[in-house]
Amino acid sequence: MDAPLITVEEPGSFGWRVFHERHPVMIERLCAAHPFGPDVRDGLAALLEESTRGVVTPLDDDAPDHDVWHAWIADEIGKPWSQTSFLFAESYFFRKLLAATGFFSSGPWRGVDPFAPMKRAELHNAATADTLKALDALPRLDDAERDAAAVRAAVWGNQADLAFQLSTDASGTTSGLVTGSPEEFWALFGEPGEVHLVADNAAGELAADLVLVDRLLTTGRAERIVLHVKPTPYYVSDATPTDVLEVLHHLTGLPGEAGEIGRRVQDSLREGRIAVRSHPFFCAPKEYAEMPGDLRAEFAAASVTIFKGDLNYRRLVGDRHWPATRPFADAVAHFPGPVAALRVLKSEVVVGLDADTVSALDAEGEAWRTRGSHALVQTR
Ligand SMILES: O=P(O)(O)OC[C@@]1(O)O[C@H](CO)[C@@H](O)[C@@H]1O
Repeated sequence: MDAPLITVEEPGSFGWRVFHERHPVMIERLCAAHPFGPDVRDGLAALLEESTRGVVTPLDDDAPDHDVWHAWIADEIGKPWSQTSFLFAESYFFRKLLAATGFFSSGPWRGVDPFAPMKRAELHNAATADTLKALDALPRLDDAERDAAAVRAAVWGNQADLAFQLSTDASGTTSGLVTGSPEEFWALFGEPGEVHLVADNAAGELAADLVLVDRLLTTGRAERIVLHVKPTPYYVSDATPTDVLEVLHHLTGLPGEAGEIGRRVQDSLREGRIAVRSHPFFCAPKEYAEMPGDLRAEFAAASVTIFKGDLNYRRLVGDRHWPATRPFADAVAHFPGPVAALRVLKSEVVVGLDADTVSALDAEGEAWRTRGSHALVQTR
């Protein structure tokens, strides 16, 4: 089955608005957050111009990931950005943005995560503090309630996405799950094995993911966890290995259950029961159907792989205008093992819904797909 790719071409479409409305705001905020000199500011302005009105040009840095990126983008060079897919355009935009800030150059900005101030502010803000304090209720819940709470925290933790917050008025509303349930999620786990979690955002979402990781380990559903994060800063708030340490440091300094969970996760890292990995493909402008053999072999050996968030979902099911009723199992037929998606809906693509749900949602207009007010749990 095939469907048209989601693109950034149509003025007013979601992808078009990301490039024409969200990215200028993001660049303004980056320039306000850092004392970038004229060279960096000019480079960022040129990137905005190129990505909204120009053609795709090659990378002009000599970063360690240059060659792998070159292979990923070779077929797109010379095309107008507006005629590339949304997935390609957005991913390549972030790779070029990182180079433009001097992340790969010799100079003061080398290795500096330009999004770090935003991620740090989110980790320490009042909403995150409230969420982490609410974990104190967990020990009073019975096992089933605690299972459900861990899944709900991981799903709705995906609302904490700083790229998304640049242009939304969703303000934390949660209308509910459009499909799936915590029970469906837990039914995927049989004999304890190696569980892989492909993380999304840092800060609050990553803290919630560690609550789920802790639940997987303490209930014996997982013998070991592999936590996959991005090798370099990406999509504003996506988690990198540094962010894992920042979140862990924050959790272990807190009183109550958040601190207990943080210390258990820290011990598991020391004992090798949790491994953190950052495969280059996690920043690729490609769908997971095209993943390289080494990553495919890892997922094939996992007892379950959990994909967090909107971008991972786009890459998992294919970023296309699928009928929303296309079965999830068909969309992930390429994936080599049991899989779960936990996602807040923040972009146009969705599959696996029943026809009545789609009609009821469509009756409110199209915004349910992108507003961040609905979520899903899907498994196969
Ligand atoms: O993967 P995440 O963090 O859940 O969401 C990423 C996101 O904010 O970025 C894209 C638009 O910029 C959309 O796919 C989505 O809304």
